[in-house]
Amino acid sequence: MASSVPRTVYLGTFISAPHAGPEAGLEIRDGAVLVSAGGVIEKCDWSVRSAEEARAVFGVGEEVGVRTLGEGEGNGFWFPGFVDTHIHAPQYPNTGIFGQSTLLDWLETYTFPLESSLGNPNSPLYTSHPTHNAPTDPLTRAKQIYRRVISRTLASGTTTAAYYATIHVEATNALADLALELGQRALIGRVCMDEARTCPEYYRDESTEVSMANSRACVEHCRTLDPSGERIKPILTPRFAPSCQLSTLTALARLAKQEHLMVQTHISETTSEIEMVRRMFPDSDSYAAVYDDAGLLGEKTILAHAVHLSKEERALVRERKAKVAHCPASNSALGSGYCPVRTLLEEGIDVGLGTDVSGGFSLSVLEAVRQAYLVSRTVAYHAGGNTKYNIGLAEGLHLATVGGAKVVGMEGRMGAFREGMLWDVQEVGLGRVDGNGKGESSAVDLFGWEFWEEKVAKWVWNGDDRNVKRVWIGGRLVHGQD
Ligand SMILES: O=c1[nH]c(=O)c2nc[nH]c2[nH]1
Ligand SMILES: [Zn+2]
Repeated sequence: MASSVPRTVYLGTFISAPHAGPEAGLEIRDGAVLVSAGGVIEKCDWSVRSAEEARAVFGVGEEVGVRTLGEGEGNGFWFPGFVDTHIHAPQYPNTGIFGQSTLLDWLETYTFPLESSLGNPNSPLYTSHPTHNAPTDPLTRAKQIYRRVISRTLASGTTTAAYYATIHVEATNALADLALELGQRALIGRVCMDEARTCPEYYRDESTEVSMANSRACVEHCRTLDPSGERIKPILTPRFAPSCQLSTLTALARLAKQEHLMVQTHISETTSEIEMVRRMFPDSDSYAAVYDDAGLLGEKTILAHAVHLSKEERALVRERKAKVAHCPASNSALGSGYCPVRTLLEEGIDVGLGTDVSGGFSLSVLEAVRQAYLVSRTVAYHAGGNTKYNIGLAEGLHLATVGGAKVVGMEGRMGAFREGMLWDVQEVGLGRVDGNGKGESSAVDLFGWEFWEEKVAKWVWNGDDRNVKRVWIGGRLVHGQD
């Protein structure tokens, strides 16, 4: 989609994690970047230090504005926007509400009642929560929640999100409308679930035919909003194998092939779920094989969790070039297990990070970076203290940006400061403590002597949305003051 933003020079410190692998580290550069009116990086220069030098080097005049960062204070930097490869927009009101549940009872107790309330006026949520200070018209409610979740994720630096919506066509289309309005790149998935053995009567598609017709309606809506798919991209979304009839899985696979669509689903999150899949799909050799037998495993497929995949399943996922959304906060909160991320990466599987709101308790991808680090240390501990399993901060940031871009089909378009890449960027500001020990309202306190690597470490471990000063997507300012 053509966007009309003024051609602009950005000047200051640029930090990114463009390289894969445990040893790669951060790329930290001072200089300037020229961004086109289309929101694409035209040129980078790592020698200039002033607006005048930048204009001279880029050959532009006064008509091109220069946005300067930090003015030598050294407490702010440009960082690529985060990619959330797995988030359930309608579950946002439930963040932090999961009690002691595990996946299958969590779905029944917390998730299906909330999701159904975005389209079904008889949702059990309306009776279980009788004092209701929120809209009770389902579509109004959906718009309220969706506007908030998009605004909050933008404010946390998420420039692209792969969203699960609900089964409802109108509400799902409203999510697409709002993402376009608020400027976030979004993959929009209407959830398919039509298996009577596992889905409650108040929240399921009536049949494969209804599931397909409703999915098509949402795909068409997204394509009407953005024929290029650069901003708003439809994604077919069978919730997970146990919630779908086999006929629906195979019909979705056919549609994905015909229409070149992306697919997202969950896989191998908990051991009881795997057991259920074994019982429900006796003709398939494994959970991954269920999707493969249906024709759903391909390079445009995002698989959330992948915590308990066997070696054979990982080989199949790798062979099909399917991607994995690693959701560490969710896996820890729901007691699902520890995803062996290093093993997936070593075996050649592309991995990005997901918040998995509201199995995950935070919509911040920065929190996902922290949690990926912590989970990896537990994996290392259980491997006899083998540190090769550690996912360090730079690698976590790589997965949150470049890795995520691969997962959502935007490889090479975002995640680094390179010519030709999109200006999908967050401006990070860190707090400064003065000589009297007084500081700003910032989650991160800088005392003035920290190296850049140390500043970034403090940001990752302590930062929050107070440190996201501004966010641009495709060159358009979508969060913060101009
Ligand atoms: O983390 C998860 N969130 C969900 O909503 C869901 N549905 C099936 N499996 C799931 N896992
Ligand atoms: Zn999920």
